Amino acid sequence: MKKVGIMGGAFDPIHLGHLLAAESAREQHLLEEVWFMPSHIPPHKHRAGVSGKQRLEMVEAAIGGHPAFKPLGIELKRGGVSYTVDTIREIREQHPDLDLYFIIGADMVNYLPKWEGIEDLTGMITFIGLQRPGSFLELDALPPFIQEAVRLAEMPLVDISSSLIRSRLAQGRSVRYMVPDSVHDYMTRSGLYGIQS
Ligand SMILES: Nc1ncnc2c1ncn2[C@@H]1O[C@H](COP(=O)(O)OP(=O)(O)OP(=O)(O)O)[C@@H](O)[C@H]1O
Ligand SMILES: O=C(O)c1ccc[n+]([C@@H]2O[C@H](COP(=O)([O-])O)[C@@H](O)[C@H]2O)c1
Repeated sequence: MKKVGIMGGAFDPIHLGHLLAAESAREQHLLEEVWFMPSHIPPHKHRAGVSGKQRLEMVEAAIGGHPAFKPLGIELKRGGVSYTVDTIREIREQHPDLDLYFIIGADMVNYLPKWEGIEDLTGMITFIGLQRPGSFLELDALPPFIQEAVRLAEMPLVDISSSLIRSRLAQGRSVRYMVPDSVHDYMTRSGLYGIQS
């Protein structure tokens, strides 16, 4: 079965932490493709400030050069709150032949017990968890049925978040090299987050 990773997120904006997490998971778990999927309304945090179309276009700009990375607009198309369990059901209906992996940082691994329909989700996908500064990934603290559904991948720790980028731009500070140049160009062209070039 073809192994496909899904990297879900608000991507408000996409940054090097997301890209390195996806690439590390792809390499270490032999994923044939990784699909980058911006959420419409994230289940548990602020509504994205930038439109879904622009967040998807930044994703496309970021992953354009990678042969295994693809954008996926399924949650933006569906609208509403983007519960992963609904999305995975939809993807499995369209592609029953795929072995699906969902890539998440430590903050999200620790939050898994609170995900909508987590019992069903653990039966449909495998999670790939990565450490992230500020959140310690502790598998032992999770219920056994979730632990069994999580594999780990390693990456050089990257202390970058979308909120850090938004807050630096709001203060007129540089975010060069925290996002790919293509995303920096997109934000500058579209005047996002109050960026000054
Ligand atoms: N620096 C990072 N290292 C590892 N994983 C990350 C990193 N940044 C984000 N992720 C993971 O990527 C996924 C999507 O994250 P998201 O788009 O919400 O970005 P974020 O940087 O956490 O955003 P915000 O700062 O707005 O909360 C989540 O699973 C998150 O844990
Ligand atoms: O379905 C849920 O209950 C759920 C709860 C928290 C996060 N998620 C998904 O996990 C991914 C990363 O979440 P976030 O909030 O860090 O962007 C994104 O695809 C979210 O839709 C999903």
